[in-house]
Amino acid sequence: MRRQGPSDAADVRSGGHDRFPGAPISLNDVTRFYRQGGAQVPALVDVTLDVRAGETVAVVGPSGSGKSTLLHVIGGIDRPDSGTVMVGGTRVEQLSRRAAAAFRRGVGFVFQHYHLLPQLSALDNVVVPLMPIQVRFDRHERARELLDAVGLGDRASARVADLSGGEQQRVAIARALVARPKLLLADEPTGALDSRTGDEVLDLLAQVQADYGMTLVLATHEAAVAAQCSRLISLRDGTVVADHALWDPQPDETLRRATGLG
Ligand SMILES: Nc1ncnc2c1ncn2[C@@H]1O[C@H](COP(=O)(O)OP(=O)(O)OP(=O)(O)O)[C@@H](O)[C@H]1O
Repeated sequence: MRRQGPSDAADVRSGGHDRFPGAPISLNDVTRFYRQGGAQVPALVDVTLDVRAGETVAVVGPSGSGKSTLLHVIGGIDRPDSGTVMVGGTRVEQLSRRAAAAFRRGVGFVFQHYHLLPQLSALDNVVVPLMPIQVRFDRHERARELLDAVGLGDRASARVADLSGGEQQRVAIARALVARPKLLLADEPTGALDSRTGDEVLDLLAQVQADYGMTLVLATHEAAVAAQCSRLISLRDGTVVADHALWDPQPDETLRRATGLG
């Protein structure tokens, strides 16, 4: 991702982390239907695509075009009706329920509405994904490092319910990184934020992606958000209608022409 400029967040590597090797993604003929009343609604139809390790991909398209479903299928939250989903050598769609849960622990998820536990502290929210697993490091120490990295070191003990939206999304990003994921999936990560706070969160995502090197797939309605990624995939009615590298020096204009996004 592009880094927009100086950020007030500390360098994510300041805690002594290694880079995470990004996971490649390969989808082949992926189809997912949902039942709505008596009808079958196609959310994804014959989607075939490959994402290289460490690539940053924006998934754009109108509401209902399948962006979230695509992220859910890649992240093992949802299972396709047909087709194959390979992430970093794992056949995701074939995993048992238990194996899928273990797989998901190795994926970082960032959602539009944060999905934090509001009554817990910022620190405890970041620690939560590590609770079910045995680790050989201090969970709270790692969580503190990550809160420092997202610029919230001084709010670690604050209740999430008392934090602003931008701060909550920073906590969510720290939580997404705590298991050192090879893949970060961000679904409208700035969609609930005002534009200035959204820019800061986007810059933070760019920073952590650059510092850690994981693969990033980001769903968005906003051209300016998509323009931060190195590749743009456009969905319409569950199918890929455009897929290209963003290399133009004026990507916003390119995006507007290519996708009609404002
Ligand atoms: N759990 C579900 N049950 C029934 N239908 C669903 C479900 N999830 C998604 N759909 C349908 O699948 C289609 C794709 O939805 P999806 O949420 O993936 O699109 P989207 O591009 O992410 O939309 P938005 O931008 O509004 O979030 C839509 O027609 C939606 O109504």
